[in-house]
Amino acid sequence: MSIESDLLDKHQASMGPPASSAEHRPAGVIKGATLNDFLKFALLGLGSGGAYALLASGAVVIYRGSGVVNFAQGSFALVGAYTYYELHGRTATWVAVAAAVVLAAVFGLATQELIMWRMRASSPLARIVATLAIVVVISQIAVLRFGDTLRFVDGFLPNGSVQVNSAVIIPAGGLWLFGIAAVLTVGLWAFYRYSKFGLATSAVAENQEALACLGRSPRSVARINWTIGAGLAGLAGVLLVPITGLDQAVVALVIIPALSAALVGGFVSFPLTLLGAAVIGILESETTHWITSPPGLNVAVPFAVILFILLVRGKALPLRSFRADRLPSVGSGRISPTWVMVGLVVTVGSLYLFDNTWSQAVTASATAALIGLSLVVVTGYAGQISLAQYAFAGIGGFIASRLTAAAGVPFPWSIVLGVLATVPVGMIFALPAVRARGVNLAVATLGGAVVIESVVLSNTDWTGGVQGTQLPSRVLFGLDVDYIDDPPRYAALCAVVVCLAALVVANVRRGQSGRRLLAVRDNERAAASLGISVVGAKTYAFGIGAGLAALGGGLAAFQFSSVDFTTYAPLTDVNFLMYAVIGGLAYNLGGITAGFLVLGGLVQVIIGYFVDITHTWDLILGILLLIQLTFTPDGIVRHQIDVITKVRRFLPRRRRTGLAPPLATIPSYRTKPKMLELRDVTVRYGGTTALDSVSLTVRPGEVVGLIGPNGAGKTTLIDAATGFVRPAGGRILFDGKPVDGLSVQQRAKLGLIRSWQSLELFEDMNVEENLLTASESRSMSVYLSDLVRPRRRAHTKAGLAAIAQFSLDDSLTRQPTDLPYAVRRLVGIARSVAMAPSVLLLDEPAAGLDDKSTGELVTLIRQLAADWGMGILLVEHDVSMVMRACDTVVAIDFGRHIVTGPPEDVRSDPRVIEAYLGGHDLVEDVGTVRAER
Ligand SMILES: Nc1ncnc2c1ncn2[C@@H]1O[C@H](COP(=O)(O)OP(=O)(O)OP(=O)(O)O)[C@@H](O)[C@H]1O
Repeated sequence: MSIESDLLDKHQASMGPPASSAEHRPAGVIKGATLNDFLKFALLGLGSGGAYALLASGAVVIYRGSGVVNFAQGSFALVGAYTYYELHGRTATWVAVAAAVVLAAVFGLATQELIMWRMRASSPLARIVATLAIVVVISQIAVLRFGDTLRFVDGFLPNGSVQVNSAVIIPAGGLWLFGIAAVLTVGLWAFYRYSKFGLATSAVAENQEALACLGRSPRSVARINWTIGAGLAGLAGVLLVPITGLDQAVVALVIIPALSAALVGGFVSFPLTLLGAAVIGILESETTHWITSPPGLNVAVPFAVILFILLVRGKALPLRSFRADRLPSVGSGRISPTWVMVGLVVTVGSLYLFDNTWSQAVTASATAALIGLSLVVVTGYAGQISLAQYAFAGIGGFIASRLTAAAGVPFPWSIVLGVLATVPVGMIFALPAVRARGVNLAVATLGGAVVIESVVLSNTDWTGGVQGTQLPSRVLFGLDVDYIDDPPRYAALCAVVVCLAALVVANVRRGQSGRRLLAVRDNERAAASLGISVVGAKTYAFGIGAGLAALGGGLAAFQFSSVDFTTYAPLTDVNFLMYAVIGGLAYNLGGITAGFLVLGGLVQVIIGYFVDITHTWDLILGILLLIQLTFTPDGIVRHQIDVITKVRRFLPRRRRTGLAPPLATIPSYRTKPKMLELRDVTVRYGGTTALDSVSLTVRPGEVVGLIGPNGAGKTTLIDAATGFVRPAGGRILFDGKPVDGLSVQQRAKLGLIRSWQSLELFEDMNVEENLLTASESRSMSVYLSDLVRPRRRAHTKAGLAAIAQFSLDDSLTRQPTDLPYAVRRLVGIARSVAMAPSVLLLDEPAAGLDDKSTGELVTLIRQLAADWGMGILLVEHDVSMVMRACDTVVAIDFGRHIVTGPPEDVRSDPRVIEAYLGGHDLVEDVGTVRAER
């Protein structure tokens, strides 16, 4: 069923018939369209636009006050709508409306106090999942209390119609709704701009200490904003359901257009949010009327808006200020073949011991486990929040079953083809991921899932009519594996497929591809600076994820002789993320556990032998998830691993060592000699000129220091040289050739590598994996070969030399977070050195180091230049270090070049002294000169 088309159909039904009925026009053709028709449907769309605006403004309020993107706004609207529905007619209308708003607001307040406040240190992913769990909980309570049927609700806005011109008359209700939204938007805008509380809300995002000066705590600010935001959602629910009818699935999913509108306003601006909501409402209305084939295409409107916004506003790489989310901890991908065999034998054996209910549970769990594993790859390993995996399963099942039913392709080849055809669909979903991350991506993928489910899977013209797609008997290599004939046999087949898929996922994790995915998940900028294609890694993850989900969908479809794809309801995507998070999102076993947890899966069936909780299953899981998120956000598998690790401490163990052999002497390594030249490079950020026509040369074997006070433009120069910012003018030559047009990755592959002021280590990998990630080849073929057999990990010659040079042998198997700060700094530089750069740009490598460590670093830098032949650009505030380490020093200030010369000359140059200390003698301050300007 198409949620939004359903919404608009009812909207239009309640507001009078359209001038020319869509049914009488040939499919997909605009005929006899007049300007008046366009005007009429635009005005009709304003009604739903108004409701979206109210919901979206509530979401903006909550985001501004607490930084949480609330997917449960639609559910709060549901609370308001049901309250109004219960009270309307029994009490005065205004009391019903007020009660609806207040109850929704109470839900918002409770969400903040009981859940979000406890999760304030959790990752945005965990917080998104919490709001999704609230969606599940509220929807399930609504189903238990009110059932699943559509209810009609009387409105209270004035009836009647408005004559727009001589040809256009429209019902007044929608215009009233939009008017209310517009007035509230102005009110919200003024309140948050001019009131003390509005100021405090803005301060929460900027600076929590400043907030204390305003006499407010972040908690009280968040509390009030959650209350206001949820109250607005409650009001939206009350105003919306007289138009749409009251159906929990429809109302909960209004969140997609609402969040799309909030995205238009950047989750900050109320007027832009209103504008976005109006545009979405209008476009939906026009699409519903003018484009009739395929039906339900109006749901694509919010998705198109999201894509457009992400395309225009998104960034291929995050900005310098972007802090990557801390995502759930990751499994090692190690698998014990013995345990896999034992698990498989026990599962298959059990199929022949118990009745068919058990076989059905194993089949349901196995097919769902494949979707769980797909989430492990996409969200667990690659860090891309996807709410479309269940939709991919639907597409896989759809293609496979249609190939069999319509083209006679036999089982299992139809499933194989279904998987292969879904992989590119998944890769297309990586497009928003290329320019969006975190919560924006979650909104985009859920929007995409709704489009797949509404436009393709609910289209009976394509899915075999109301009967669904009829499938012949299943035979595999001459063996009857038809579920109807022999349920245990089909279940056993599914279990074997899950084991194979789990091996593939484990291979990915242990292989080069897994390290690339984790690098991208941990830090896109650092990954790109090492030459890893961020786009390639994301596309790969979405492709593999879609393939795994399609495999699950295909096997689920072929379980029965008739397939109905309307079961692929968008909210089930949310349930799947919930199961996977409970299991452990980045653990192979977590993905499989997700399969056990589905409704009709093993866990529910086992419990069902004792007590029937079928109807409350998802509600119970939703509540359990909320509890889990506030205590163990990494899932139950992580919890079990922790317990096993504790037990193992008491058992004798082999000490794990790194791959690098102990090296008595440092192996010599010479990098390819290349020269970096910046000629008159200018960089502007809007109105700020960060670099103004600066020139500089770094020759092979030379250490060039770049000094300047805070904000002088030093990091910007490194960003420009390595491709993180595009200069407004000038040239950048590497090895005599211009590299201005090359991407970060391309420059890195040529040997132009940087290190980071803030380290940017891949915290989910140990030191050895950090170094391997840097030095491994960038070949694309490993993406395929790793699926079958991950390549043996081996350090390159440069990698081994870097380990020895930085004395990291003993730290290889340790996590970066376990290391002392000075060693972490060395790992950051060694990682860049392992790539054997011709020119290395070091951004404040001595920041935070004591004198002794700084001295050692100077020696290392000199050795890299002398022994490795590297050209080095050293950006550093510690002037004494620069003087000791560099052959040449370049000083800049306010983005402008001051002087270039030998260290002693630059140190005593009056212009440099003036820039640093306003005339104070720099020579006297040879210690750490940290100029504060
Ligand atoms: N993304 C950005 N948008 C707007 N302005 C920016 C951005 N990045 C840097 N700037 C501005 O550009 C100027 C140069 O900044 P940059 O960080 O390159 O200086 P720096 O010399 O590295 O400073 P520091 O020593 O403090 O790291 C500063 O005025 C800074 O505020």
